[in-house]
Amino acid sequence: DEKASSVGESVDYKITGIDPGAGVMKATEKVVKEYELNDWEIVEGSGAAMTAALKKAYDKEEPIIVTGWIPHWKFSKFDLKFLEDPKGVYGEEENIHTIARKDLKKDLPEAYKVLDQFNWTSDDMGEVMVKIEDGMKPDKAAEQWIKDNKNLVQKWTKGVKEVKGKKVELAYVAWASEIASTNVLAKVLEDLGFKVTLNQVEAGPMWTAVADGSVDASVAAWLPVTHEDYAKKFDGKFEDLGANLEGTKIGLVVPSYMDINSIEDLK
Ligand SMILES: C[SH](C)CC(=O)O
Repeated sequence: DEKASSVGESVDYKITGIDPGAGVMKATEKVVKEYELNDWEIVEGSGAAMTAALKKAYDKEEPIIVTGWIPHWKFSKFDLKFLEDPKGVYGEEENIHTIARKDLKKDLPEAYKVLDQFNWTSDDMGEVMVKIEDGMKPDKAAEQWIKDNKNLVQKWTKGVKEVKGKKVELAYVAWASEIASTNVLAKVLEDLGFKVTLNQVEAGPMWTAVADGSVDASVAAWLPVTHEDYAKKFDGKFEDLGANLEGTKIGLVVPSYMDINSIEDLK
């Protein structure tokens, strides 16, 4: 209709996406099909490129539609809204899980226990994300947060004895949320004596690395829906240690100054 085509023209019929392997990108492909957004294009990029484009448009109060998710610092920096998804393509609220290679518990029981006990809230993660967005190096932001949240961190390390020179490798994707969580876990493990290596990869290679045992774990598994394809593909080849953060959401996000409220308004 009139309004839809003016919105479409205002953003050149483009949805500003992130890395192609992300679950939100696959879900957005389904959205384009199910809502028959035939003239629309999902632009691939990265988490950082998406937030840079969002900031540029927002500062000039220009229209933009991005693939977005909670938790993310963008909701504290900008006044944003999710477009309603009446067909429920993006699914309901879900969680971020910790996944580990099959033999981790046997090989590195101390690291396994910390990963299994790791659990925090969107607010906790948000504190780290905002420090990083405001310019702190991720490892320094993690260090600061750990200093300020000793009680919570002690729950993660409860019953875990210190180690000498053991190595642990974590894989993650360069999403602001996972940069925060992975750097916090790395610091907690280093404080226990581990030598930690962080592997920043795309979502597919992250799941593959845990499943083939080339890394020990990841705290970046969005389940049950967002990473459903990966969990199915590697079923039986990884251990799901459960949610480390509850109450996430993915979808199409726009600045509140845009006069649209539903994905239906794009058709
Ligand atoms: C981009 S969200 C952090 C996760 C995902 O969409 O795969």
